[in-house]
Formats: sequence, structure tokens, C-alpha cells
Amino acid sequence: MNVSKRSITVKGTIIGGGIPLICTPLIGMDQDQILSELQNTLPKAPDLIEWRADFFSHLPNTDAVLDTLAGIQETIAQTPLLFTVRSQREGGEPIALSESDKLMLFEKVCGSGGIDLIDYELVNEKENIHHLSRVAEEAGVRLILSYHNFESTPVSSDILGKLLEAESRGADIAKVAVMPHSSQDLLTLLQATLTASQQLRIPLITMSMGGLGTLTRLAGWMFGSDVTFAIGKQGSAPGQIPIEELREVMQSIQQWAGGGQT
Ligand SMILES: O=C1C[C@@](O)(C(=O)O)C[C@@H](O)[C@@H]1O
Repeated sequence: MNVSKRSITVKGTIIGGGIPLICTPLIGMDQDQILSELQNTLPKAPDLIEWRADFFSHLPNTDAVLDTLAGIQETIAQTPLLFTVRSQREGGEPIALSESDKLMLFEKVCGSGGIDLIDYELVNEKENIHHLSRVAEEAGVRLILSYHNFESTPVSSDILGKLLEAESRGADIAKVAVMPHSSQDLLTLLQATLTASQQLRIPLITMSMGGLGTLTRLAGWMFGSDVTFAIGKQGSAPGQIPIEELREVMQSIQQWAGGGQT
């Protein structure tokens, strides 16, 4: 069954509208570092900014998180902000919060009006996902449900299964990041992406990580991935490349491939 994909608009930015977007992460340990990363990154005009708050050393202090969020918001103006506390089992930094502490923090952060999107892993308890989905919806925050595999690339049907599961659990965007060990693994990820882009009714984000995965970060959009992650000042995952270089290559491909149509 071919179902046309639905785009979503966040702060005037269309995600899933055919034009691939670039997201740059902020990984500073404190507010000063984060705001300096932001000052450095904003002139490079990313479409989205992700605060990887698992790197933030004051994460257990909700007031410090909200204060930093206010500082980020003041600086980024119209650029949509994604809030992520990546779990350690899916490649994040160790944090001193239990899962319920984390969900309480998410409630505060969503309620603050300071974020536009929030990322949570699909592997989490169904009730927690359901709870966060309700909290986010009430706050007008879009939910990304994600799956990361830093070891290997699952078979295409499993990757597709993760993306479909994200949609069925209430995600506004489905995301998968996997580790390739061969060129075949890149094809596997891209095949799953193409099939998902024909079946899902929500935007999707996929990438193969590491040096070998670079091709998917540069050209995944041709197979249906709506957002790619790039380095603004510092990267947050293996294989990300600087935004300037990524944009240059993407623009060349778009120009020669006829405006980004797949
Ligand atoms: O999930 C993702 C994708 C990512 O892991 C990457 O490989 O670019 C980078 C993370 O910061 C982000 O949350």
C-alpha cells in the first residue's frame, strides 16, 4: 500500500515536505558552553537545533535546565528546538536521573513552552511512552520516537518495523540510527527508509552512523529521510560531518538531481 507522507510544521518549518532539513546538536556541559556553541552555530543557519541535555552536568537541577532553556530560546528565536536526553543504552551520556525523574523533567520542560520537539526511545516502557505522548500533545510539543543501534544494522524488515512501531505508538516523527559494517548495510538502511517513506503517515529520520554511514547523511533524503544531523560546533554521534560541507554536497545533489525529488 502506498500512502503519501504527511508533513508537520513546527514554528513555520516544514518537516517532511520534501526539502531535507539539517539539525545541529548542542552538547555543552553547562549554560556558558551551550550558549557559546549556539553563537557559533546559528550563523550557519541550521533548520533545527537539538539540545542533547544528557551532556548537561546540571541535569538533576530542573531550575538550571529551565534557565538554560530560556537562554537558548532567547538566542535561537524562530529555529525549532528539539530536546533530547539520550539514554546510555542507546548511546547517550550517563546521567544521575531515574526514568521517573526523567519523565518528571520532561513534563516541566514541555510545560515551559521552551521546546518544540522532544525525543524519547521506543525501547522505553509502553506506559511511559503513552504518558509522554499525552504530556507533549497537551503542551503542543512534537514527539520523536527513536531507535539507535550502535553495534550493527538490523535487517531491513526490522528497521521498517521500528519506524512503523514509532508511528503506532503516537510519534509525530519516527527515527532510526544504526551502525553499518559494509556497503550492504547502507543499502539495507536506505531500502528500509524508502519503504517506510511509502508507508508511514508521519515524517521520518534515518541514518547509518560512523564514517561508512556518511553517504546516508548526505543523501538519505533521496530515499525519504526528512532530517539529517550535522556538526555545528561539536558532533553528538559518530560520522556526523560539519554543516557547511553537508549543505554544499546536498545542494549539489539537489541541483543535479532535479530539485530533490525522489
Ligand atoms: O538520534 C540522533 C541522531 C544521532 O545519533 C546521529 O547519528 O546523528 C545524533 C543524536 O544527537 C540524535 O539524537
